[in-house]
Amino acid sequence: MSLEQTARTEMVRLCKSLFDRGFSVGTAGNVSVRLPDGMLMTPTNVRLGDLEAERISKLDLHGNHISGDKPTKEVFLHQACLDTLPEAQAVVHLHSTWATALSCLEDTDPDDCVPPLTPYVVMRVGAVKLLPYVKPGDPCMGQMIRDLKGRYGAMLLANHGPVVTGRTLASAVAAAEELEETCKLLVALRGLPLRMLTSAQVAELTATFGRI
Ligand SMILES: O=C(O)[C@@H](O)C(=O)COP(=O)(O)O
Ligand SMILES: [Zn+2]
Repeated sequence: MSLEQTARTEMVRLCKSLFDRGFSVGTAGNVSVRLPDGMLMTPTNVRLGDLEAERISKLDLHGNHISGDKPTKEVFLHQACLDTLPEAQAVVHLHSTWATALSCLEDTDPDDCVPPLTPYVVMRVGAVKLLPYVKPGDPCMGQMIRDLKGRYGAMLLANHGPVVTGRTLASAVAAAEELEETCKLLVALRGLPLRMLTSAQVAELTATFGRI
């Protein structure tokens, strides 16, 4: 099977897995995968559980739509992530409940909106940037992500939901799942005195594992 065909098959499988387990409902969310000659993106207004491999949108390296159904309205967001994070091969955007809940809270630190609560969120997700609200599909979001210059592999879009990148689609999906569970803990524990990992503990994890 060609690399592109394998990527299409993997997108169908993992998007269905996210949908079947409730990480995406309705037609919320979108996913992209880097190819040597462009990008695959989920079509707009499609349920992640209903993707068809041959209808997945293909864009060239400049972001022009070249085949498949009309791409997600978040083309600019996906392209900006892939352009500024050369090691990222895939991007997952969801409206998963707890990460979206955290994205609506007033008093989160925009530069570290998912603090290091557990080792696995440090290893899988790393620091998370909160980006200001713009309407879905606004090209401004692409520019805001470009302005981060690749410093964050994961972001929360205020009042909207998470965006997570990964070295493979499977690792981007695993990171999106870990982020969701951590946001659930953070919301559940809100108001209680919290013990976060120290910066020395975070540094030890980063030195030992990097971002897996
Ligand atoms: O929130 C939105 O409208 C988009 O970010 C989204 O999640 C689904 O849009 P499409 O991928 O264009 O269906
Ligand atoms: Zn969205």
